[in-house]
Amino acid sequence: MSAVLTPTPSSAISLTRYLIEEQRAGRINADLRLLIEVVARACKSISIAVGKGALGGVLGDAGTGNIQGEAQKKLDVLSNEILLEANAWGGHLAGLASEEMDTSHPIPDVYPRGNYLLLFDPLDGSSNIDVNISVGTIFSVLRAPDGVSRAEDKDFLQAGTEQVCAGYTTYGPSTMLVLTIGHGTHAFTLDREVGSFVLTTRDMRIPDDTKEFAVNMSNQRHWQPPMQRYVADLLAGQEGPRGKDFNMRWVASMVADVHRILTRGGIFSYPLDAKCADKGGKLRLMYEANPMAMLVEQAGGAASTGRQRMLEVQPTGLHQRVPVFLGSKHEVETAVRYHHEFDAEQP
Ligand SMILES: O=P(O)(O)OC[C@H]1O[C@](O)(COP(=O)(O)O)[C@@H](O)[C@@H]1O
Ligand SMILES: [Mg+2]
Ligand SMILES: [Mg+2]
Repeated sequence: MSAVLTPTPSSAISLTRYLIEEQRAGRINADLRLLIEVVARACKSISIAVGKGALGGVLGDAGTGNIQGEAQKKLDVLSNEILLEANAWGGHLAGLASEEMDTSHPIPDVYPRGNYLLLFDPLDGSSNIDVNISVGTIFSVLRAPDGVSRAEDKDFLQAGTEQVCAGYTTYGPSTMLVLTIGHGTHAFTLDREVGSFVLTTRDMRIPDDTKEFAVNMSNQRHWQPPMQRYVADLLAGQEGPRGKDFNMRWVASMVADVHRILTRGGIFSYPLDAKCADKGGKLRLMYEANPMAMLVEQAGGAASTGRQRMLEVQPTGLHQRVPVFLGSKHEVETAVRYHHEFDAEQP
């Protein structure tokens, strides 16, 4: 018997309807609703560009570098432009900041302004673009400080607890938008025929316990002692101190790894290692760690630097990097315990 393709039922809840209901319930205002709609629309355009692949001429290097010394892919640059153009004139922002731009982007004088700040990693998982593996967009929304209508870099330096919205889109076998406005984490799937995001999982829940971890094992020799000990114990499996066997997955696109964890649990980590110690870590606090931490906490999980709750880190720079541990609550707590035990032994 052949499988049947079922059309999206007309009773399905679109992103637009979900946001209108949240506004009616008093959980967001009209400005934030429209801001999220604009971001979602930009992500649809990025999804189309990603989907064209080699046919769209979007693969390969752009021949430029970003502020962090990383080579930019054509899709990094294109995605950044799409998000900038869509949001700059949206009327809801006092400023934008992106992983791909040196400094924050002021809204041009001729455009209307608003009270929100938008931060994004326009294309996450850049190393996977040319090999047709899932990539994504990550975003975070903050309020502009009182009286600020033209934000500068310093206005963005707010702890993750101040985020009013966070989300990501994953461009994989299907395009999904995963969103939180501080009332649970919800997943929407893009109905490509209709062109709208449809609510497919309300209230994602991350199980407290897991037997799956995600880390780039090739960095093992560069890790610090608590991480060495933590992963050694995971690998020891049933016979080791953890008393159970663990499985490992590493897509190398944070969006895809975090999406798996939101779907079936696990722990994701990008710890401090000797290669990135001078920078403070590999992943970016404002564009990657904080939005993912909010999404994960809203789904019942935990997120930490290994020594501090991620959302309580006070940022000191727009492009600040941090070590990251996030996912199933008990597993993150265990990883954090290894760090505290190590610190306590130090003279
Ligand atoms: O190549 P590595 O060391 O495995 O790092 C992979 C990590 O780097 C990232 O690709 C960094 O993000 P960008 O692609 O936005 O720079 C994460 O998505 C991913 O988790
Ligand atoms: Mg990234
Ligand atoms: Mg990126």
